[in-house]
Amino acid sequence: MDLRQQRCTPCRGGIPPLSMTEANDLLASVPGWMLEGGATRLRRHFGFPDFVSALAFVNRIGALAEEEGHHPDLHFGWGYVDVVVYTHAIAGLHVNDYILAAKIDALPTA
Ligand SMILES: C[C@H](O)[C@H](O)[C@H]1CNC2=NC(N)=NC(=O)C2=N1
Repeated sequence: MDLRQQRCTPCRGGIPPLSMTEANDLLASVPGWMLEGGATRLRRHFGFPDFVSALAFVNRIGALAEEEGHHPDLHFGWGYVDVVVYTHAIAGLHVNDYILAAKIDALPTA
C-alpha cells in the first residue's frame, strides 16, 4: 500500500532498525530523500523564497508529526528547511520514518 495511506505505529524500541538493504529498498518510495548516518537517517532539504514561508512549512510538518505521533528533527532559517527523520527509540530507521517522509512530501510548500 502507498506509504501515504499508512499511519505511523507507536514505537517504544526493542526492535532492530531497518537494515541498510531494507532502508535502500524503501528509498525508492520517497524520491528526493537521501540516506545518511550509515542508513540510520532520512534527510531532505526544502528551499523557500524567504523566512516566513520556511516557518509556515515547519509548522505544517509539526502538525503532521503530532497527528502521526512520530516526529522529525528540523533545522530551518531564511530560505530553507532541512528535515531529518529517524526513530529515536531504536536509533535508526523504521517504516514509520518513510511514512512520515512521504506525508511531508505531500504537504503544501506555499
Ligand atoms: C510512543 C511514541 O511512539 C513515542 O513516544 C514516539 C514519539 N515520536 C517519536 N518520533 C521519533 N522520530 N522517534 C521516536 O522514537 C518517537 N517516539
